[in-house]
Amino acid sequence: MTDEPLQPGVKSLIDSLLDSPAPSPVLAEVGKVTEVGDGIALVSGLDRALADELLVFASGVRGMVLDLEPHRLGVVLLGPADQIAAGEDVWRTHKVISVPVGPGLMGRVVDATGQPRDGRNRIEAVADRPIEVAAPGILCRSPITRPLATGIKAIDAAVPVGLGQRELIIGDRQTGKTSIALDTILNQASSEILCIYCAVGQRGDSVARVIETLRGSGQLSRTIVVAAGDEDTPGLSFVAPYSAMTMAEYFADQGCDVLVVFDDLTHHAQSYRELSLLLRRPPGREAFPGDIFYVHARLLERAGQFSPEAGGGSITALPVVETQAENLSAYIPTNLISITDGQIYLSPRLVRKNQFPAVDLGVSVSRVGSKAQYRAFRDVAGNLRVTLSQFEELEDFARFGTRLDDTTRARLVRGAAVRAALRQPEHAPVPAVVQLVILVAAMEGVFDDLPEARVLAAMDQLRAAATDELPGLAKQIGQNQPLSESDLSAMLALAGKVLGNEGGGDGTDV
Ligand SMILES: Nc1ncnc2c1ncn2[C@@H]1O[C@H](COP(=O)(O)OP(=O)(O)OP(=O)(O)O)[C@@H](O)[C@H]1O
Repeated sequence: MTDEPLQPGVKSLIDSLLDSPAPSPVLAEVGKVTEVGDGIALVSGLDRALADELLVFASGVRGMVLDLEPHRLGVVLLGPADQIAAGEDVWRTHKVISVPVGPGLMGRVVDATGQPRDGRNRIEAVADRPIEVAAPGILCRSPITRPLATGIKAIDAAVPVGLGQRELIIGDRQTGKTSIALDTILNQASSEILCIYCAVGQRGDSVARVIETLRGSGQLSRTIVVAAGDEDTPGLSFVAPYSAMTMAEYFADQGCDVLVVFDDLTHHAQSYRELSLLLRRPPGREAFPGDIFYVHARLLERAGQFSPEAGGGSITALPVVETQAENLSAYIPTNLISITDGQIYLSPRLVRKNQFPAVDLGVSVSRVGSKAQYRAFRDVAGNLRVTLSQFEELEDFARFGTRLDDTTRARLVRGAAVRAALRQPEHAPVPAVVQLVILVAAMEGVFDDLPEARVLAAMDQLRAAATDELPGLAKQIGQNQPLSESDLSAMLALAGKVLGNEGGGDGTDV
């Protein structure tokens, strides 16, 4: 403790943090920086500081208390370390780190502390909320029964996601993980679901590309982008997912459905490892600290479908994790696989075959989503996985030039057609009714023996035709009704008609 007066800049910063005009005497609680590292500082003289408390350095940089040790605090810096010097004063704020929440954040790009990053005016917040809160208990939760439409055929049909679910997107680098998450956000344009995209440790250009895509589609106005890029301090990367979750919780408390994407938690774990090693915590497996599981579990436990008494809202979490050389059993991927309710695995093998989206249905699973899936999908795509896995097995076998009987050949043809039907360009989510027409056509053999280019062209045409010619069906699917025989034949007839036109034929039904 010292009697030196507070510097004016620091005083006003502390005042604004405390929202009170006059500094209280406790603010005189001041410590000294004993050591500064890359992204951390060690502070002495603040023995009464609390875990997660926000501290303010004389240079104006802020920090969060991570380690409480006798006579020494380990502080994570939320600003540049090069502005801090050993011996500098540090003040307590008596507040845990909080972010602004409220509808004013919609359409904005903010940093991990909720400050604008888009060059626009300050955020009109309803309140400030601490970024760390305990996850809601079991009595505040309800079963997951409503589907979250991703607009991606392979996912909606075979790995369905429900509102309130935590579904991991996992795969090697450049397998299309961000595209899957982004397409899911784009597909919410026609729904009431609010979206949050939290970029952790991503390159600036890839975050800019995501923002541009959201802006171009008009979906940015219903999305909050929380960006902690690779140029930010590891402290900001560590805090960003908790901030995004806190913003989501505000809307869920109002009864809204919120989708949060964490892109990606590999970088998040690496930032935490960096901070922990600098703070000289004992390293564990792969040099990660022992509590890395808890770091991710306490974040993802905050997602869920909440009971009507707790507001009735939901938070669906789509965390992304990167694997190396398809190693699903590495430390962070296995942790996240066990925390989440399923995973969408993107395979580099499929990427090499240019099969996008590269969802490997053999390894992907959704543990609760099938209960939320529309009945129509269950009726049509119930054996999609089996058809595809049998096909892939046979395809490998047929590569040896073996002579095949007619049944096997027919299976190969059908499998190839179904796989072609699951192809989809990025940023082009497909409505449920169009997905169903395509799947029915592929599973019933309408696309058999057609060249892939023709299937792709036919799928484009089906998009327009299905919306115009099957107007009642979309409503029926939305009401979770099963498909009748006449619905199925109408869908098949439409697919046949489109193929007839597309091939320049007479439009005869199949
Ligand atoms: N459905 C698709 N159709 C065609 N190309 C696609 C599709 N999805 C993704 N791609 C392409 O694959 C590449 C990787 O996509 P993306 O950046 O989404 O992958 P990622 O796994 O998130 O990458 P990173 O490892 O860099 O995070 C991009 O060039 C993208 O254009």
